[in-house]
Amino acid sequence: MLDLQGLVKTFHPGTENEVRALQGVDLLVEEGSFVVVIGTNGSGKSTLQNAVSGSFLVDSGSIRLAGRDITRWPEHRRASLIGRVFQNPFSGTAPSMSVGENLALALRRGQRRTLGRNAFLRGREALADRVRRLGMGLEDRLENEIGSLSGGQRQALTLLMATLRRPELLLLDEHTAALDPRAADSVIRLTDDLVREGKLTTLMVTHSMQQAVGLGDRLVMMHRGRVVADLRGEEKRRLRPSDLLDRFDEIKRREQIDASVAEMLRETYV
Ligand SMILES: Nc1ncnc2c1ncn2[C@@H]1O[C@H](COP(=O)(O)OP(=O)(O)OP(=O)(O)O)[C@@H](O)[C@H]1O
Repeated sequence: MLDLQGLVKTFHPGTENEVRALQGVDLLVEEGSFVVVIGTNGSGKSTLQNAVSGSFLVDSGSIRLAGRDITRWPEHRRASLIGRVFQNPFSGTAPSMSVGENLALALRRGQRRTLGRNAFLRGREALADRVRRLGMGLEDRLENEIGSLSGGQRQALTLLMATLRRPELLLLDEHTAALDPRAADSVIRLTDDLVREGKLTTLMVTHSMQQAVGLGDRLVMMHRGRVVADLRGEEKRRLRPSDLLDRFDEIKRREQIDASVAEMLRETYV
Protein backbone atom coordinates (compact mmCIF):
# COMPACT_ATOMS: atom_id res chain seq x y z
CA MET A 1 0.00 0.00 0.00
CA LEU A 2 1.12 3.56 -0.74
CA ASP A 3 0.09 6.23 1.75
CA LEU A 4 0.85 9.87 0.92
CA GLN A 5 -0.08 12.49 3.47
CA GLY A 6 0.14 16.25 3.10
CA LEU A 7 2.89 16.27 0.47
CA VAL A 8 4.25 19.75 -0.18
CA LYS A 9 7.02 20.65 -2.61
CA THR A 10 8.01 24.17 -3.66
CA PHE A 11 10.77 24.70 -6.21
CA HIS A 12 12.99 27.81 -5.89
CA PRO A 13 11.18 29.04 -2.76
CA GLY A 14 11.32 32.73 -2.03
CA THR A 15 12.51 33.67 -5.52
CA GLU A 16 10.64 35.08 -8.50
CA ASN A 17 10.81 31.56 -10.02
CA GLU A 18 9.00 29.99 -7.09
CA VAL A 19 6.71 27.10 -8.14
CA ARG A 20 4.39 25.48 -5.63
CA ALA A 21 4.32 22.15 -7.42
CA LEU A 22 2.64 20.08 -4.67
CA GLN A 23 0.33 21.89 -2.29
CA GLY A 24 -0.74 19.22 0.18
CA VAL A 25 -1.40 15.96 -1.64
CA ASP A 26 -3.13 13.17 0.30
CA LEU A 27 -3.49 9.87 -1.51
CA LEU A 28 -4.02 6.36 -0.19
CA VAL A 29 -3.46 3.65 -2.80
CA GLU A 30 -4.54 0.19 -1.67
CA GLU A 31 -2.33 -2.77 -2.46
CA GLY A 32 -2.99 -4.07 -5.97
CA SER A 33 -4.86 -0.94 -7.05
CA PHE A 34 -4.15 0.53 -10.51
CA VAL A 35 -4.50 4.32 -10.29
CA VAL A 36 -4.42 6.50 -13.40
CA VAL A 37 -3.38 10.13 -12.83
CA ILE A 38 -4.41 12.87 -15.25
CA GLY A 39 -4.30 16.63 -15.01
CA THR A 40 -3.62 19.95 -16.66
CA ASN A 41 -0.07 20.81 -17.80
CA GLY A 42 2.17 21.61 -14.88
CA SER A 43 -0.38 20.32 -12.34
CA GLY A 44 2.26 18.28 -10.49
CA LYS A 45 1.77 14.76 -11.87
CA SER A 46 5.47 14.08 -12.56
CA THR A 47 6.48 15.93 -9.41
CA LEU A 48 4.25 13.58 -7.43
CA GLN A 49 5.99 10.55 -8.98
CA ASN A 50 9.41 12.14 -8.41
CA ALA A 51 8.52 12.79 -4.77
CA VAL A 52 7.56 9.14 -4.31
CA SER A 53 10.60 7.75 -6.12
CA GLY A 54 12.92 10.08 -4.19
CA SER A 55 14.31 12.36 -6.94
CA PHE A 56 14.15 14.99 -4.15
CA LEU A 57 12.93 15.15 -0.57
CA VAL A 58 9.53 16.75 0.03
CA ASP A 59 9.32 19.95 2.10
CA SER A 60 6.68 18.41 4.33
CA GLY A 61 4.32 15.46 4.50
CA SER A 62 4.96 11.74 4.69
CA ILE A 63 5.38 8.84 2.27
CA ARG A 64 4.74 5.29 3.42
CA LEU A 65 5.13 2.29 1.14
CA ALA A 66 4.50 -1.34 2.06
CA GLY A 67 4.49 -0.52 5.76
CA ARG A 68 7.75 1.48 5.72
CA ASP A 69 8.16 5.20 6.18
CA ILE A 70 10.34 6.09 3.16
CA THR A 71 9.95 9.88 3.41
CA ARG A 72 13.64 10.47 4.10
CA TRP A 73 15.05 7.46 2.20
CA PRO A 74 17.51 8.29 -0.61
CA GLU A 75 16.43 7.45 -4.15
CA HIS A 76 18.66 4.37 -4.59
CA ARG A 77 17.18 2.77 -1.47
CA ARG A 78 13.61 3.39 -2.66
CA ALA A 79 14.55 1.78 -6.00
CA SER A 80 14.58 -1.60 -4.26
CA LEU A 81 10.80 -1.20 -3.73
CA ILE A 82 9.79 0.81 -6.79
CA GLY A 83 9.81 0.03 -10.52
CA ARG A 84 9.61 3.03 -12.83
CA VAL A 85 9.12 3.61 -16.56
CA PHE A 86 9.54 7.06 -18.09
CA GLN A 87 8.29 8.66 -21.31
CA ASN A 88 11.71 8.46 -22.94
CA PRO A 89 12.39 4.92 -24.23
CA PHE A 90 16.11 5.61 -23.69
CA SER A 91 15.71 5.87 -19.90
CA GLY A 92 16.01 2.88 -17.63
CA THR A 93 18.23 0.65 -19.74
CA ALA A 94 21.97 0.50 -20.44
CA PRO A 95 22.12 1.26 -24.20
CA SER A 96 25.51 -0.28 -24.89
CA MET A 97 24.57 -3.60 -23.26
CA SER A 98 22.63 -6.38 -24.95
CA VAL A 99 18.95 -7.12 -24.35
CA GLY A 100 19.92 -10.27 -22.44
CA GLU A 101 22.47 -8.45 -20.26
CA ASN A 102 19.94 -5.76 -19.37
CA LEU A 103 17.40 -8.40 -18.39
CA ALA A 104 19.97 -10.29 -16.32
CA LEU A 105 20.80 -7.03 -14.50
CA ALA A 106 17.12 -6.40 -13.76
CA LEU A 107 16.72 -9.96 -12.50
CA ARG A 108 19.66 -9.61 -10.12
CA ARG A 109 18.62 -6.17 -8.83
CA GLY A 110 18.25 -6.12 -5.08
CA GLN A 111 19.65 -9.62 -4.63
CA ARG A 112 22.37 -9.88 -2.03
CA ARG A 113 24.20 -12.90 -3.42
CA THR A 114 24.65 -14.38 -6.86
CA LEU A 115 22.35 -17.21 -7.85
CA GLY A 116 23.49 -20.85 -7.89
CA ARG A 117 23.82 -22.40 -11.34
CA ASN A 118 20.47 -24.26 -11.24
CA ALA A 119 18.58 -21.23 -9.99
CA PHE A 120 20.32 -19.17 -12.67
CA LEU A 121 19.28 -21.60 -15.44
CA ARG A 122 15.70 -21.78 -14.12
CA GLY A 123 15.61 -17.95 -13.98
CA ARG A 124 16.93 -17.70 -17.54
CA GLU A 125 14.29 -20.13 -18.83
CA ALA A 126 11.46 -18.22 -17.09
CA LEU A 127 12.87 -14.98 -18.46
CA ALA A 128 13.03 -16.30 -22.04
CA ASP A 129 9.39 -17.34 -21.66
CA ARG A 130 8.33 -13.89 -20.49
CA VAL A 131 10.26 -12.22 -23.31
CA ARG A 132 8.53 -14.54 -25.82
CA ARG A 133 5.15 -13.60 -24.37
CA LEU A 134 5.81 -9.95 -25.15
CA GLY A 135 5.13 -10.99 -28.74
CA MET A 136 7.69 -8.56 -30.12
CA GLY A 137 10.25 -11.01 -31.42
CA LEU A 138 12.76 -9.97 -28.75
CA GLU A 139 13.53 -13.58 -27.85
CA ASP A 140 15.56 -13.75 -31.08
CA ARG A 141 17.44 -10.56 -30.28
CA LEU A 142 18.82 -11.25 -26.82
CA GLU A 143 22.36 -10.75 -28.12
CA ASN A 144 21.55 -7.39 -29.80
CA GLU A 145 22.39 -4.05 -28.25
CA ILE A 146 19.40 -2.31 -26.66
CA GLY A 147 20.20 0.73 -28.81
CA SER A 148 19.21 -1.20 -31.93
CA LEU A 149 15.59 -1.75 -30.80
CA SER A 150 12.58 0.34 -31.80
CA GLY A 151 11.01 2.69 -29.22
CA GLY A 152 8.08 0.30 -28.69
CA GLN A 153 10.37 -2.70 -28.18
CA ARG A 154 12.45 -0.72 -25.71
CA GLN A 155 9.45 0.41 -23.68
CA ALA A 156 8.10 -3.15 -23.60
CA LEU A 157 11.47 -4.33 -22.37
CA THR A 158 11.79 -1.53 -19.80
CA LEU A 159 8.33 -2.40 -18.52
CA LEU A 160 9.28 -6.04 -18.23
CA MET A 161 12.51 -5.11 -16.41
CA ALA A 162 10.67 -2.79 -14.02
CA THR A 163 8.27 -5.58 -13.05
CA LEU A 164 10.59 -8.58 -13.18
CA ARG A 165 11.29 -8.56 -9.47
CA ARG A 166 7.78 -7.73 -8.32
CA PRO A 167 7.97 -4.10 -7.12
CA GLU A 168 5.87 -2.84 -4.20
CA LEU A 169 4.93 0.06 -6.48
CA LEU A 170 5.06 0.59 -10.25
CA LEU A 171 5.34 4.19 -11.46
CA LEU A 172 4.53 4.87 -15.12
CA ASP A 173 5.13 8.43 -16.30
CA GLU A 174 3.51 8.93 -19.72
CA HIS A 175 5.39 5.82 -20.81
CA THR A 176 3.65 5.60 -24.20
CA ALA A 177 3.62 9.31 -25.08
CA ALA A 178 6.71 9.14 -27.30
CA LEU A 179 5.54 6.08 -29.27
CA ASP A 180 3.62 5.81 -32.53
CA PRO A 181 -0.04 4.78 -32.02
CA ARG A 182 0.48 1.09 -32.84
CA ALA A 183 3.48 0.71 -30.54
CA ALA A 184 1.64 2.68 -27.84
CA ASP A 185 -1.33 0.29 -28.13
CA SER A 186 0.80 -2.80 -27.68
CA VAL A 187 2.72 -1.30 -24.75
CA ILE A 188 -0.61 -0.38 -23.11
CA ARG A 189 -1.94 -3.92 -23.61
CA LEU A 190 1.27 -5.27 -22.10
CA THR A 191 0.99 -2.83 -19.18
CA ASP A 192 -2.55 -3.97 -18.45
CA ASP A 193 -1.52 -7.66 -18.61
CA LEU A 194 1.53 -7.26 -16.36
CA VAL A 195 -0.30 -5.12 -13.80
CA ARG A 196 -3.30 -7.47 -13.62
CA GLU A 197 -1.25 -10.65 -13.63
CA GLY A 198 1.13 -9.40 -10.91
CA LYS A 199 -1.65 -7.51 -9.02
CA LEU A 200 0.83 -4.63 -8.97
CA THR A 201 0.11 -1.45 -7.06
CA THR A 202 0.44 1.07 -9.89
CA LEU A 203 0.39 4.84 -10.38
CA MET A 204 0.26 5.77 -14.05
CA VAL A 205 0.39 9.32 -15.44
CA THR A 206 -1.14 9.86 -18.88
CA HIS A 207 -2.39 12.63 -21.16
CA SER A 208 -4.52 10.18 -23.13
CA MET A 209 -8.22 10.42 -22.26
CA GLN A 210 -8.71 7.03 -23.87
CA GLN A 211 -6.16 5.42 -21.54
CA ALA A 212 -7.58 7.32 -18.57
CA VAL A 213 -11.06 5.88 -19.03
CA GLY A 214 -10.01 2.45 -20.31
CA LEU A 215 -7.34 1.52 -17.79
CA GLY A 216 -7.09 1.07 -14.07
CA ASP A 217 -9.65 0.87 -11.30
CA ARG A 218 -9.33 4.44 -10.10
CA LEU A 219 -8.79 7.84 -11.67
CA VAL A 220 -7.17 10.76 -9.90
CA MET A 221 -7.24 14.24 -11.42
CA MET A 222 -4.66 16.87 -10.42
CA HIS A 223 -4.69 20.63 -10.83
CA ARG A 224 -2.24 23.18 -9.47
CA GLY A 225 -0.48 20.74 -7.15
CA ARG A 226 -3.66 19.30 -5.66
CA VAL A 227 -5.93 16.29 -6.18
CA VAL A 228 -9.20 17.76 -7.47
CA ALA A 229 -11.10 14.57 -8.34
CA ASP A 230 -10.85 10.94 -7.31
CA LEU A 231 -13.14 8.49 -9.10
CA ARG A 232 -13.47 4.75 -8.60
CA GLY A 233 -15.88 1.83 -8.79
CA GLU A 234 -18.99 2.31 -10.87
CA GLU A 235 -18.28 6.02 -11.35
CA LYS A 236 -14.90 5.20 -12.93
CA ARG A 237 -16.32 2.38 -15.07
CA ARG A 238 -19.06 4.60 -16.50
CA LEU A 239 -16.64 7.41 -17.37
CA ARG A 240 -16.31 8.59 -21.01
CA PRO A 241 -13.52 10.77 -22.46
CA SER A 242 -16.09 13.56 -22.96
CA ASP A 243 -16.86 13.51 -19.19
CA LEU A 244 -13.19 14.20 -18.49
CA LEU A 245 -13.09 17.05 -20.98
CA ASP A 246 -16.21 18.50 -19.30
CA ARG A 247 -14.44 18.33 -15.94
CA PHE A 248 -11.37 20.14 -17.33
CA ASP A 249 -13.65 22.82 -18.84
CA GLU A 250 -15.37 23.19 -15.48
CA ILE A 251 -11.99 23.72 -13.73
CA LYS A 252 -11.05 26.39 -16.30
CA ARG A 253 -14.45 28.09 -16.01
CA ARG A 254 -14.16 28.19 -12.21
CA GLU A 255 -10.67 29.69 -12.49
CA GLN A 256 -11.91 32.38 -14.85
CA ILE A 257 -14.69 33.21 -12.39
CA ASP A 258 -12.12 33.28 -9.53
CA ALA A 259 -9.83 35.51 -11.61
CA SER A 260 -12.64 37.94 -12.45
CA VAL A 261 -13.79 38.05 -8.80
CA ALA A 262 -10.18 38.76 -7.75
CA GLU A 263 -9.98 41.49 -10.42
CA MET A 264 -13.24 43.04 -9.17
CA LEU A 265 -12.00 42.97 -5.57
CA ARG A 266 -8.74 44.55 -6.66
CA GLU A 267 -10.58 47.32 -8.50
CA THR A 268 -12.83 47.88 -5.49
CA TYR A 269 -10.20 47.90 -2.78
CA VAL A 270 -6.91 48.97 -4.36
N1 LIG B 1 13.04 20.26 -10.84
C1 LIG B 1 12.22 21.31 -10.98
N2 LIG B 1 12.67 22.56 -10.79
C2 LIG B 1 11.84 23.62 -10.90
N3 LIG B 1 10.53 23.53 -11.23
C3 LIG B 1 10.04 22.30 -11.45
C4 LIG B 1 10.85 21.12 -11.35
N4 LIG B 1 10.07 20.05 -11.61
C5 LIG B 1 8.83 20.52 -11.90
N5 LIG B 1 8.81 21.87 -11.80
C6 LIG B 1 7.64 22.75 -11.98
O1 LIG B 1 6.60 22.24 -11.17
C7 LIG B 1 5.33 22.34 -11.81
C8 LIG B 1 4.73 20.96 -11.92
O2 LIG B 1 5.46 20.23 -12.89
P1 LIG B 1 5.17 18.72 -13.27
O3 LIG B 1 6.21 18.31 -14.25
O4 LIG B 1 5.01 17.93 -12.05
O5 LIG B 1 3.75 18.85 -13.98
P2 LIG B 1 2.96 17.77 -14.83
O6 LIG B 1 1.58 17.75 -14.27
O7 LIG B 1 3.69 16.49 -14.86
O8 LIG B 1 2.95 18.50 -16.23
P3 LIG B 1 2.93 17.97 -17.72
O9 LIG B 1 1.60 17.34 -17.92
O10 LIG B 1 3.08 19.22 -18.51
O11 LIG B 1 4.07 17.00 -17.88
C9 LIG B 1 5.60 22.98 -13.17
O12 LIG B 1 5.37 24.37 -13.04
C10 LIG B 1 7.08 22.70 -13.40
O13 LIG B 1 7.67 23.69 -14.21
